[in-house]
Amino acid sequence: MTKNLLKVFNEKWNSYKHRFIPWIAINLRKNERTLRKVKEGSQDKLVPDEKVAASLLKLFRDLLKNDLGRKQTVLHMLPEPSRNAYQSPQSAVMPFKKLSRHRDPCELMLDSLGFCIERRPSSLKNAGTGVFVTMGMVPKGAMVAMYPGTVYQKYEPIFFQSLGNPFVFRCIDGVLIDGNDKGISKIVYRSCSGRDRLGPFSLSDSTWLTACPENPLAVGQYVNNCSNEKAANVYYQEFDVPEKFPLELRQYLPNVNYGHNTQLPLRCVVLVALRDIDSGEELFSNYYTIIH
Ligand SMILES: C[S@@+](CC[C@H](N)C(=O)[O-])C[C@H]1O[C@@H](n2cnc3c(N)ncnc32)[C@H](O)[C@@H]1O
Repeated sequence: MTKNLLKVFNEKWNSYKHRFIPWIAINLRKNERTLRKVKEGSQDKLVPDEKVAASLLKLFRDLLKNDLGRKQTVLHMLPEPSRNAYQSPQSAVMPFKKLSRHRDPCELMLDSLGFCIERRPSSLKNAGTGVFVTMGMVPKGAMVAMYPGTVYQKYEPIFFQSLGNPFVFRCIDGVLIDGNDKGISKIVYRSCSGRDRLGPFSLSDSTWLTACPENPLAVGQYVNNCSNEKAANVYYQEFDVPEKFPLELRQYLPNVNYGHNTQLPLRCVVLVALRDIDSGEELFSNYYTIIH
């Protein structure tokens, strides 16, 4: 009898794939209506990877063009056709200083993607910081944010980093992403990011660990959970960076592998809009996913 009960409990627990580890145990019963269910073996993707890649490439190219003054060393290492894609004939001969026109990333994001997101105090009581659309409008199906952090494969050690850490995100396939911008998590990210370079090319962005991320999408770890009153307006989708992703744009990717010799593509997680989201609205995701 006890054995049977244990078996049933085990099966139920194993089929339950929560997105955030410490959050579930306390809040599951309060929030049954906000569970998201996906079919076994499904990749849980509502928009194709090509669409995600196209938005990332557009924003990252605009970010690089906006920062030519500081990125000259990297640009000079590129083959001429790639270099020309970022600079106009005049900018190629302009003095270094005159190129640094550096626009505000939020303003640039508005021009590039049609909206801007920022961290603000949440509209929910006692929910800390949240993420808001502060300008423009996010159309349904658009990528609206990225979940930054260190990527751990299932077999890699994360015990100390995960203690009391509400930012450990679990992908559908069990890969974990630690998006905490403080303490040991921050040290680990910085160290892995500094390690993984290709000559002058940085392969990941560390500025999401500060108050002013260079890539303004990289605040997805601050998106709060939906509730019975506030329905989810975004959902998480895994995105593996394709091999052909341009080397010079990888510096804006806010993820890095914990293991240094992994042959696997870099795992990113993006948040995609479930409906049109207007300026002034807070983003809410769903922390619970049941695989059935
Ligand atoms: C991934 S973090 C989100 C960012 C968090 N709001 C912050 O300021 O650090 C998850 C934590 O946010 C809080 N949180 C998320 N959704 C919430 C909600 N609907 N109501 C209350 N607190 C929430 C919980 O403390 C949870 O452990």
